Amino acid sequence: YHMQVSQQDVLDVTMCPSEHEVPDFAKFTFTPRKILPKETPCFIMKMMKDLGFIDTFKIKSDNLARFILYVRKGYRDVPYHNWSHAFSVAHFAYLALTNFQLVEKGYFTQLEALAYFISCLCHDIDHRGTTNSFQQQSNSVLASLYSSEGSVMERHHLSQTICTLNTGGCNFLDALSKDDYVKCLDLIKDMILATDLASHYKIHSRQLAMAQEGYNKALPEHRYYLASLLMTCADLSDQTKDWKETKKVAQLIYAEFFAQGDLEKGMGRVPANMMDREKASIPDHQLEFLTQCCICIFRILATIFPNAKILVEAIKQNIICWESSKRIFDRLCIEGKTSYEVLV
Ligand SMILES: COc1ccc(Cl)c(-c2nnc3c(C)nc4ccc(C(=O)NCC(C)C)cc4n23)c1
Ligand SMILES: [Mg+2]
Ligand SMILES: [Zn+2]
Repeated sequence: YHMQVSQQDVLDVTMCPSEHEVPDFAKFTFTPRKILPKETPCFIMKMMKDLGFIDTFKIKSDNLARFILYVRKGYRDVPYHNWSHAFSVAHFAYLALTNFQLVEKGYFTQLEALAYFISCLCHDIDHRGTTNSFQQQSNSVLASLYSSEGSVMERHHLSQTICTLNTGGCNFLDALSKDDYVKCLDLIKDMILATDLASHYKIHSRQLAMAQEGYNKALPEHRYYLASLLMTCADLSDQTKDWKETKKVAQLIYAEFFAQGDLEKGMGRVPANMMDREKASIPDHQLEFLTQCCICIFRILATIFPNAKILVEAIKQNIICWESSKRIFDRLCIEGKTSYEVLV
């Protein structure tokens, strides 16, 4: 189907505040969610220009603009897995590429860098705000399509990405050689599928081993583990920002989780505690997620890239904040308030 691009869309792509209006845009402390939604398409173009993609891959602006607008339209209006999540994940890719000098230092080729940035932007297209296990349980169309291979949602995000590239006037990669085009789509497939947290857990120990024995650019599996790690870090990058931001994002995530729990209850199923607004303890669950999952991933990143240490420090700060909010939460629970009211 052909979604139309409106006049307002075209304006959105051309209206970029200039450099000095957005200081610190290229710093890890910058919070991309503060960029106005209507300015985000233009910032994507700016980041891709800064990263040298436009020149290296002879990208035509109108094709790129149309692609970005279609990708934005491809995201749904759900609390967390929406366009502003996609934009913030793509912004982290920009930060990683520039601050770790991934291409300059040979960790990524320019093509891998392009695939990384585009995969981040597209990695959750058409997300419905429900988990892979919910797809199985609800016998969704996506489960019937992809459940035999696993990573149901991620396979759908990948297919939506390819479809958008094949939509008339959106293929900004059409100047690539045949080999580069095939290689790029292959990289996008690996990178988007790597955003399934379940897949991350399967390779986490090998990523840790890779970091400890020393990253070897010549090893294809090291390159794959690094690309996967960088995808997961980008997907979780909200957790490396200040407490105000982290707390706001947690509310969005639990709004999605609790909505899924309500759906599951409506289907006569018992939702997991973290999806059940009556049972969830947000601070406890977040402390578990940050200490057992998030901080481990960013520690591996910091082993390979020393200047990623500030990201680990930021997560430590957020852990401290969750611990203090847990104390308040526990006291309020004694007074009979639910977790949700506490967070709000
Ligand atoms: C990298 O891929 C994803 C995919 C989806 C999500 Cl929501 C996230 C994500 N991004 N930020 C967070 C935060 C702050 N807490 C989380 C707590 C639990 C879970 C989770 O998925 N637990 C497994 C269960 C659903 C089977 C995910 C969380 N998360 C990352
Ligand atoms: Mg995802
Ligand atoms: Zn995501």
